Amino acid sequence: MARFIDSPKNRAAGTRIGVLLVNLGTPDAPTAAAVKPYLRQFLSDRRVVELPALLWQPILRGIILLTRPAKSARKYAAVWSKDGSPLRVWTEKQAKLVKGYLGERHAGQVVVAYAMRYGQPSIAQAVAALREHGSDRLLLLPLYPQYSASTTATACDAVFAELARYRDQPALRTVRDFHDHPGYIEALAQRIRQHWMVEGRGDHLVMSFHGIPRFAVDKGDPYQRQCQRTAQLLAQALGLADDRYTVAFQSRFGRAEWLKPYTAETLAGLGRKGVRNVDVVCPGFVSDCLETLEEIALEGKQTFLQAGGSTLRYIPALNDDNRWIHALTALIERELQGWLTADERPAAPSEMPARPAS
Ligand SMILES: C=CC1=C(C)c2cc3[nH]c(cc4nc(cc5[nH]c(cc1n2)c(C)c5CCC(=O)O)C(CCC(=O)O)=C4C)c(C)c3C=C
Ligand SMILES: [Fe+2]
Ligand SMILES: [Fe+2]
Repeated sequence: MARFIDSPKNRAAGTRIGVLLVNLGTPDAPTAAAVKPYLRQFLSDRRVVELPALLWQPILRGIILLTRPAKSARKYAAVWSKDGSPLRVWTEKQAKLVKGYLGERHAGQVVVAYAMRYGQPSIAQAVAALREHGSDRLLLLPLYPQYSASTTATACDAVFAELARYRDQPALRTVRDFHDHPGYIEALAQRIRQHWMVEGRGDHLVMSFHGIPRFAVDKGDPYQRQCQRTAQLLAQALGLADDRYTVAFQSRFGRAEWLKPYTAETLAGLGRKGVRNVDVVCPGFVSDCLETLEEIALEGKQTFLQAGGSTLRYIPALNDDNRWIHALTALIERELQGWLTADERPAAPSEMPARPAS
């Protein structure tokens, strides 16, 4: 096998910018057979489970991959849509919409692709497609508002590793995080206001972020600090007093201590305290997925009701929200500014553009 991926001799020299949106990944089907290889790849990532491979791999390949795929598959089945896994469906839609906006402003200069860190479409496929389209510059945007080594860094690692296989590498920029980006915060705030207008407003708002192990933060991961900052900015935008909302962390995995308070315990505590109506938003997920639709909207609701609560309303993720897509486009445009040649620069950005056909 050739040492490097070479460019075909007759390929035109690249002069385009490739934008690569990367999300976490999801199984191809809601079955144990499809969940197993996805979990094997995900949980073998040393950025995700920081145990020595000699210790962890026998546990993973033994008890975890024997039991968890079937359990997880049942959960996936409860939220699977006719078009597939919600995470993949929304990520694909976001990429399409961003492509529409950027395509209009940059007349073919910018190409957009999306990939999953685990599963399909793979980072290798997306990088190859962008290179085929002549991208000599690559902007990598992991779709995680808050930086964490277990998400953002591993997405970057995987793209860097893929590029290491190329003879003719593109230039590279990465977006590290956007936890305090005004467009992202305002899109979230507006999503919540709209939900309150249509569904009514609960007595308390829980902002639930995915957890990570406590030790990762102690060793310097900025994730918790960024989650707290997002929550503070969101509360400010909504004019929420401190006693009207709680920040919590969901999805604990394994035996180690994770960031606290845990979302399930928070919901149970609110129910026991006599809070009747709770709204839950998950600002760390820009796309609805298993963690929001199953763990919060289904399981979290049960937990809250069993503890004495009356209603739990889950506020959907940003998904294809117009303000969010505009914020995402603005985030990309900001990075492109430093990169575009004078010839490639479009006219001054307009106000929120009309939504292109998807
Ligand atoms: C938003 C950020 C995320 C962080 C941080 C994160 C850390 C993290 N996750 C696990 C273990 C699992 N996560 C699983 C699903 C999952 N996780 C995220 C996001 C973050 N994870 C998403 C978007 C999803 C959903 C994918 C989907 O298909 O919808 C799963 C798989 C499902 C299950 O079996 O529970 C596991 C396992 C660890 C260990 C970790 C931090 C170190
Ligand atoms: Fe996770
Ligand atoms: Fe989970």
